[in-house]
This record gives sequence, C-alpha cells and structure tokens, in this order.
Amino acid sequence: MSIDSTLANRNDLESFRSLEARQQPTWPDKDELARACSTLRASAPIVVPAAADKLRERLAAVARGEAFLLQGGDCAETFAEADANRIGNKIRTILQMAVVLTHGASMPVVKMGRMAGQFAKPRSSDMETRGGIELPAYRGDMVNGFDFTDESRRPDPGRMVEGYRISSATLNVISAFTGGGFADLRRVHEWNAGFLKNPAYKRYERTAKEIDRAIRFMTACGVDFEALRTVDFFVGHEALLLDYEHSLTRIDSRSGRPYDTSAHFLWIGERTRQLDGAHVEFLSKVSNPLGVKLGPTTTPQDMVALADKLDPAREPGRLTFIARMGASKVREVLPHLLEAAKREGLAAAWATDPMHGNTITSSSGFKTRRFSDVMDEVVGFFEVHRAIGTVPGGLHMELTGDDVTEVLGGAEEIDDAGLAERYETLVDPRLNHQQSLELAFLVAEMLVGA
Ligand SMILES: O=C[C@H](O)[C@H](O)COP(=O)(O)O
Ligand SMILES: C=C(OP(=O)(O)O)C(=O)O
Ligand SMILES: [Mn+2]
Repeated sequence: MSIDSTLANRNDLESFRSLEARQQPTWPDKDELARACSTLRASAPIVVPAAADKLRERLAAVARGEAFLLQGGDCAETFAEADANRIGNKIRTILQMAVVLTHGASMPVVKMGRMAGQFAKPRSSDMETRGGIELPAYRGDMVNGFDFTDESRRPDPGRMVEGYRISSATLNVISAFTGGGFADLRRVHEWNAGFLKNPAYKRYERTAKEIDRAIRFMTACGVDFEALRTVDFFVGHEALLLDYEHSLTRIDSRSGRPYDTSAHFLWIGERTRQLDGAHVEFLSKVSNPLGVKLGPTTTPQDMVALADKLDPAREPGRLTFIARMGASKVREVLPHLLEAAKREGLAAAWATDPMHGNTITSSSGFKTRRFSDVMDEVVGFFEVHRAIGTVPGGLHMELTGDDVTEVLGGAEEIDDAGLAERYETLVDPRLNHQQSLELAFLVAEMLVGA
C-alpha cells in the first residue's frame, strides 16, 4: 500500500465535517473536547481490523441464508453496570438464545453484543423538564449523567475517554468469558442453573439434554469437541458520536484502508440515516461491516440510495439493514423494501429489530413494550421474507441477562403494576432473561419454517 493512498484515505475521513450531524451533544468547552479527542487518537484500538473482516465474512453467510445473526444488549449501557456479573449475565443470555436457535434451526449463529460501546443515545427532545426545571436530556453515559442536576447533565467530553476505557475493559471480560471455558457447549446445563420453573427454562433444559446426548454420542464415536470450548463473540454499537468514532478510526497497515476500531460492527440509527448527513458520509469511508436501521417511513428509493452510498461494490457482509417497523406496519412497509432490494440486486443482510417500533407508555407512566407486539413483529418479518423469497437473516434485540420488569407480558405475565418492581433501564425497556429465551424458541420455530 503506497504512502500516497494511505494519506488520501486519511484526508477522506474529514469529509463529514461540512455536513449536518444530527443528535450530537452541545459540548460546552471546546478545549476539553479537543483534549479528549487527542487522547482517543493516541489510544490503542479496541478491536483490530482483521476481527472486523472476520465478522464481515460471517455476515456474508447471513446474507446468503447460511447463518443467523443474533445481536443483543442494553438500549444504553452504563458505566456503573459494566461489572463482570452483569456482563456475564448478558453473554449467558445470548449464548442460551444462540443454543436454542442453532439446535432448533440447525444453523450457525453469529453472536454479537450491543456491548462495549453502546453509551450514546439519540433523543426525541434535547431538553427534559421535571418539576418546572429544564435541563439537557440524558444522552448516554458517554455524554452526560442520568442524575437530574445541572452538573450531571452538562455534556462532558472526558466521558468519551472514560467510555473508551470501560468499552475496552468490557471487551476484555467478554473475551475472558467466551474464550475461557464458560462458553463451552458441554456446559449448556450450567447456563440454566438457578432458574425457576418458568416454561422457557423447562424447554431450554430439554434442549440442553438433547445437545448433551448428541455430544456424548459423538465423543464416543471419536469426535474431538475441544473446538466447542470457545465461541466468537462480536460487539457493535450505534455510531452516533462522530467525535468518538472519528478519533478511534485507524488506517489498517495491511490494506491502507480506514477502520473504526471502536467496535467490529457499527450501525446508523433511524434518526441519523439522512443520505446527505454526516453519519452516512463518515461511515461510508470506514471498512467495518455496517448496519442501518430502517423505520416505517423508509421508501425503497431511500433504501437503495443508502446501499449505493454505503455498499457501492455490493459486497456481501458489508451492509445489514435492520428493519424496525412496528408490529402494525411490518407487513405493509417491509414488502416494498424487500421487493426493491431483490430487484436491484442489493447484497445487504436483513435483521429485525422488533423493539423500537413498538414502544408505548403504560397507564402507570412507564416507557414499555408489549411482548406480544415484539413477537408479532418477528412473525411478520419472517412472513414477509417468506412471501417474497428473501432471507430473514437476524434478530436485533434490547435485552439484559437480569431479572428486570420492563416489557409487559411473557410467560410470567408482567402487568402494568408489575413494571414498577424492577424497572431499571435508563432509556428503553429491555426483555429480561426469560423473555429473551421465550423469544428465541419462537424464532427457532420460524427458522425451521423459513
Ligand atoms: O433507543 C432509542 C432512542 O434513543 C430512544 O428510544 C429515544 O427515546 P426518547 O424518545 O425517550 O428520547
Ligand atoms: C436508537 C435506537 O434505535 P433506532 O435508531 O432504531 O430508533 C437503538 O437501537 O437504541
Ligand atoms: Mn433503544
């Protein structure tokens, strides 16, 4: 790779600066911002380009219908909860869901956390008012604090450096769990240990028994299962804060191409996917696999234009569209997009985010979602793909491994009053551990029929 083209790639990374960047914090102190960016620019990458390339290959298999993508984690990670227990619980949930899907559908599952960087949030309103006092809205721990005080809500660029440190530590814990025997498929039962008599757990236990039996049989036949000790686990987040993403972008010494080393996978949110906006421009210049959220107002023209800009070479694995239509709209809007994608020969993989189009306020005032709507959107996503002959490639979820009460319904039938018991999220409601497993069983059934 010549020095000239490496320099050209570096300069190219500045093109977003003249365009409108929505949903950015108003950093009050520009010197603090410059200091934080320069610290990040001098810091080691969180992920290396080769690992992002590996994910791109796996996502190419997803686009072909040879693997299924499972992406999950908090709406907003927090610094306070980046401890080994919480991280372990999330990983265990995703691994259990993956086991259910792999077993049910006989299909490899690409596992990815909304983790190790999901610290910045787009908001509907810049300001929040409580008791007559108006302060900047909480925009995620990488921007400001959740406490409703002047001091805490002031955007602080130093939080990006802290977010970098915590993301690196989180990925370190993830690697320790997924590479150190915890993820060993021969321990499928242990992941369920300590849980109650909920139907999803009983069903999981049956699946685990069958897997155990199959492994014992194959071991007796002489198959070596050492490869099952570890799993590949990728991380991704919404590439919202352009100061952070730009400062962590590095030129890959192998190819001379830029990679955003803050995560393997970056996605562009529904609120920042304008074709002429700074987010689409910046991400079009990095070589990571990318996602774009597509909400119910997306037109086929918007979608094709995004693919032309972000994946002009139609490279399988480069682009994943994440449809978040809402249960009431998925059957009406998605067919037009899939027809156009098919007609234009787009290479994109398709995932469903059945969370963000189904947000409601409960009568007790909680921001919540109905588990039945979440399920219905997933079913609709599969129905539409089946009707058009395209590939339903994955699931993008807001979930946690903990026993929270944030989403209405599920086998434990969390009701309006029940939400108050353990409503812990700072932004959007997440499926709890057992609701996540219930959903995995449904998707496994859908995949068999797909
Ligand atoms: O996670 C998605 C958005 O950031 C979130 O739903 C916005 O929430 P708000 O409408 O409460 O600002
Ligand atoms: C902000 C999010 O979603 P969307 O961009 O789809 O609204 C999110 O995934 O938390
Ligand atoms: Mn969210």
